[in-house]
Amino acid sequence: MLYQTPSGKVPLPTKQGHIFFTCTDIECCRDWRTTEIRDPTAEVLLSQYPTAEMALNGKNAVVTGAVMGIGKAITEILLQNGAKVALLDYGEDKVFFMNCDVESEEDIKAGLKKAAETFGGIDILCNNAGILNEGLWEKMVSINLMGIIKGSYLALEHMNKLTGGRGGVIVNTASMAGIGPLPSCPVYTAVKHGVVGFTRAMAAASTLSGYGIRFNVLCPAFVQTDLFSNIPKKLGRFSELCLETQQLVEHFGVLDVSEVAEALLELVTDETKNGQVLLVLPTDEDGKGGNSYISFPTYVQ
Ligand SMILES: NC(=O)c1ccc[n+]([C@@H]2O[C@H](COP(=O)([O-])OP(=O)(O)OC[C@H]3O[C@@H](n4cnc5c(N)ncnc54)[C@H](O)[C@@H]3O)[C@@H](O)[C@H]2O)c1
Ligand SMILES: CCCCC[C@H](O)/C=C/C=C\C=C\C=C\[C@@H](O)[C@@H](O)CCCC(=O)O
Repeated sequence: MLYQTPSGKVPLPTKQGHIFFTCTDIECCRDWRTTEIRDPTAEVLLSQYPTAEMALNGKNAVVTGAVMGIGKAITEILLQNGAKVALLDYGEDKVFFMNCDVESEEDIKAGLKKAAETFGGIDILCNNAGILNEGLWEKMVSINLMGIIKGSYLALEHMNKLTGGRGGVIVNTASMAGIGPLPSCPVYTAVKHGVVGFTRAMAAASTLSGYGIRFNVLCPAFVQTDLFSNIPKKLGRFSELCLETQQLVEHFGVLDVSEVAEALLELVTDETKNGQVLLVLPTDEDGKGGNSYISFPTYVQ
């Protein structure tokens, strides 16, 4: 189905994506499906289509580590864009909807089951829960990597088109430390590199097997959250590298959780994105930094 404009035919977005229109008045593009586009003179980037604010209407999401920080912001932006959201987190005093410790396969299974039963299926999973503590590195591996593997595998039972699911998207939260080493956090670096590799492999498996599920990974730099507080107490045997870490923070700057949530939304709504690694950096006053998709060497010709 094509929409006729004075400047030529524009394919209707069967997939969410950016559409370039030439029109004289952004208002005329507000709802292009019913508004006649008049005399084209300006290039308007219509990021997503006019109903983008409800781009996730009818979609059901599950977010782990949703009670605070990045997960809370992810939950908010998914709700703002029309999705229903199940919040999975742990800790008696922090439970909103479902108490779920991502170290427990039973907890994740119960949380996904409740979400699927409550909403009628799962379309979006954000494996976001994570901790930073080099002094408790085994726990970091268990939560930050194994929790994401468990969440992804258990979500397949609900989302995989090969087993009756309707497909969807899984976004795993890694970190910039999943792309480059944080000298003061070697195990955190290792697990975040693991999340990046796991997610890229799952994206390839999904494409080859036909799961109908997109897998993407979010790699924020430093973000102002609870995890980012009291860093000196979280470096374990590497606490002598606190100054070097602070220098990295000053080098890259600190993101607001809303910036990370906006990046997440792109990975969720853009159906062309599968196997993508999105680095999220603050944009400095010169416009440097911002978000970029990381490319990796390919060896199969
Ligand atoms: N803050 C940063 O600088 C930064 C940067 C890049 C990536 N990240 C990643 O973002 C994710 C969210 O971190 P944040 O900065 O929002 O931290 P945060 O501490 O503010 O929030 C983490 C949330 O995860 C929950 N959680 C922790 N362990 C859990 C478990 N076992 N089961 C269920 N929930 C659990 C916590 O209760 C909390 O609600 C983490 O994976 C973290 O590694 C953080
Ligand atoms: C101690 C705080 C940990 C916060 C964890 C959170 O996930 C944030 C990580 C943010 C940034 C990681 C940066 C890693 C940088 C490395 O690649 C380093 O080698 C970069 C060298 C500096 C440069 O100019 O490239």
